[in-house]
Amino acid sequence: MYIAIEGIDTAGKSTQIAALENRFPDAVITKEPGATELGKEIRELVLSARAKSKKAEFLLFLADRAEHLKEVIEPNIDTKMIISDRSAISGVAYALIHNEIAQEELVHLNNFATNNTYPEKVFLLQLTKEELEFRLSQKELDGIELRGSEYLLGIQNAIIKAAKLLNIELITIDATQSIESITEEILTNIN
Ligand SMILES: Nc1ncnc2c1ncn2[C@@H]1O[C@H](COP(=O)(O)OP(=O)(O)O)[C@@H](O)[C@H]1O
Ligand SMILES: Cc1cn([C@H]2C[C@H](O)[C@@H](COP(=O)(O)OP(=O)(O)O)O2)c(=O)[nH]c1=O
Repeated sequence: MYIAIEGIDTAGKSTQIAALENRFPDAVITKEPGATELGKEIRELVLSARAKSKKAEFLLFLADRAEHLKEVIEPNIDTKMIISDRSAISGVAYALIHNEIAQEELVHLNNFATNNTYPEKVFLLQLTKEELEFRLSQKELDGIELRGSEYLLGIQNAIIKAAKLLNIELITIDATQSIESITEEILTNIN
């Protein structure tokens, strides 16, 4: 089974992935961007927010996704539980709000990069504005997080739209709950 955790920055994805890793010790734990050797270099490029072109940025994430498919997903999908921090849904959601690439192209290009292999289920950790602003105030921000809370809340809505466009089952979870309650809700939905 291939599942992914989605949510804007600080929603609690890494925290939940760590909890799930304890429950599924044999699972392949992975992430986008940056799970492969090539992906680590792409991740540094994109997180520095140096790309002036939104298309260039989108294509860098897609290159990371294609490498991730070949190196991590395809070798394990038939035999292992795969749990990924982010997925193609982030790819479409972050690009949707720039409105520079047509929706059908976003879907088509992701189908190309992934050979139409997508997570079976995706969990969206949904934050309120208040909780997002509190969590951002507690950390050192990277290039994308510096775009601010309104931008990130727009992305949160775009995640829901992206899942529909990609035809992926999205399960929305209230991310302001305790860490343990969220993990239990995810486990109930997996089983
Ligand atoms: N359910 C929760 N309640 C309160 N704080 C949380 C919760 N989950 C995560 N956090 C905290 O919020 C911050 C961001 O969590 P993290 O897992 O790194 O998010 P992400 O990977 O989505 O960016 C961390 O400081 C983490 O300890
Ligand atoms: C996978 C993906 C991520 N992103 C963005 C979302 C995040 O801001 C950043 C990836 O960082 P990430 O490692 O998820 O950051 P954090 O742990 O702080 O949540 O890249 C895209 O813009 N497009 C994509 O296709």
